[in-house]
Amino acid sequence: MSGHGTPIPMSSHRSTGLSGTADVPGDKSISHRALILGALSVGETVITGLLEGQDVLDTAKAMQAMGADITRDEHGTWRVHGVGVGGFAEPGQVIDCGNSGTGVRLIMGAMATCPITATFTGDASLNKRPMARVTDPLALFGAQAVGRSGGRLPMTIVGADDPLPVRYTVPVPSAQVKSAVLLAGLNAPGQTVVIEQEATRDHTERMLAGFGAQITTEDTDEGRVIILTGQPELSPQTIVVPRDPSSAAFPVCAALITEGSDVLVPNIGLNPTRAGLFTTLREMGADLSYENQREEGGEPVADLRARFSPDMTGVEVPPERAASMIDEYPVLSVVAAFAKGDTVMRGVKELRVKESDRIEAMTTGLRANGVAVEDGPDWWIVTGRGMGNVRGGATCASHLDHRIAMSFLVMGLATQSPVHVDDGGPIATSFPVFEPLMADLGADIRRG
Ligand SMILES: O=C(O)C1=C[C@@H](OP(=O)(O)O)[C@@H](O)[C@H](O)C1
Ligand SMILES: C=C(OP(=O)(O)O)C(=O)O
Repeated sequence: MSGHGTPIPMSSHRSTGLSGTADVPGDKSISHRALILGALSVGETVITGLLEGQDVLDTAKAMQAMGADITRDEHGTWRVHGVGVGGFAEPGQVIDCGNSGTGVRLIMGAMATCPITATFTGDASLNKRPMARVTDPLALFGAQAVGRSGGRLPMTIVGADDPLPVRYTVPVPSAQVKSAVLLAGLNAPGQTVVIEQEATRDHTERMLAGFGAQITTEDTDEGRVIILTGQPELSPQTIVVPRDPSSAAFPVCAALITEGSDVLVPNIGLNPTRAGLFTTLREMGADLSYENQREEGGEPVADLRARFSPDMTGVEVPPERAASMIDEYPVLSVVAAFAKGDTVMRGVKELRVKESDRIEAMTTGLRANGVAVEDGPDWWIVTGRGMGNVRGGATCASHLDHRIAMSFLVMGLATQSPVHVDDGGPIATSFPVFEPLMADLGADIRRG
């Protein structure tokens, strides 16, 4: 979905007593990977609970353009008939990944060791984001990339005819880079080794093993060492996509800051590579409990119960936790505004290269709504005003960034005056049912 439709101005208004159950949609990271690995296996992969947000729909279209047969039935079950490792067809059109960094980076990796050429583009946000972090390691496999200056989309990748396996230490904490290298390694002979100094979400490794690839992970002095044996035949799988902790963050945080609230968000994955926000909120004194803790599909899962928490205090978030909550800092900065004292976030420079510069976008909007914030290249401090003391009243720019839009809409539920967002359209990329879900809980979020 290149470009973006007419802006959808939205506003949120002081709400109390949010209650009920929030059934958030499927995990975005796992949904992308299910479609891509389904497309690389031989036979039929069946996926239920797939996130039907625009980012994931764009990945499905890309996989179809590269030869996979993908259908969805009226119950929302997706079926993917794959082409096999190395079997991608050359797409006849430009691949448009819309707003999705995960989509474009993983697909570039997956096609880079196939003998095809593909051109990628995205919306105004994606076309600003850095791609050299992916094309640098893909060049080691023998793929060539030509894009706009600064390694930006639109970009053409010429896949390697005769790929070499690679040993690569990921220079930034990024699951997208790690995954692009592993997916490229699938069609390289021999062993591809990826080393990450900071552990990032491990859905690619887990799912590759599930599809039958030979893959090992070991924590060593060098970091986390992942070894993948190339050119496996991947066997199709039945995948039940768990619900997205990054989406759960919004109803959870809304309940914590609105008086009288008590909300249940069931079936949320608490994989340690994703659960950093919930740990942090509990350290701040949030009334957030894990109910019915269990294992599902090899992942720790719980029902989250969040209640109004008037006495939260600011904390220092350890930098080594950043990767496990990287997409949740915007909404954490909102909760921090209602806590007492400073919330200090360090080691967060990756936030500057997401759909927007998230530190800049949140800092500007928080200040406009009466909250004191300071920031530097890789740090960020929000000075909380305490519950009930945040003014609100400003219009915030969402910068084509779903998480910025949802974070400010959550904030306006507890400010003295309503908070406006210039464009809620991007919310559909990751959380298409955000508006009805929040309305069902009793949140007063409006269009206009
Ligand atoms: O691999 C993934 O599915 C993702 C990895 C993270 O990005 P980085 O790898 O750039 O940190 C995250 O921000 C994104 O929403 C999803
Ligand atoms: C950063 C995000 O996504 P992506 O990188 O896939 O665009 C996100 O969903 O917050």
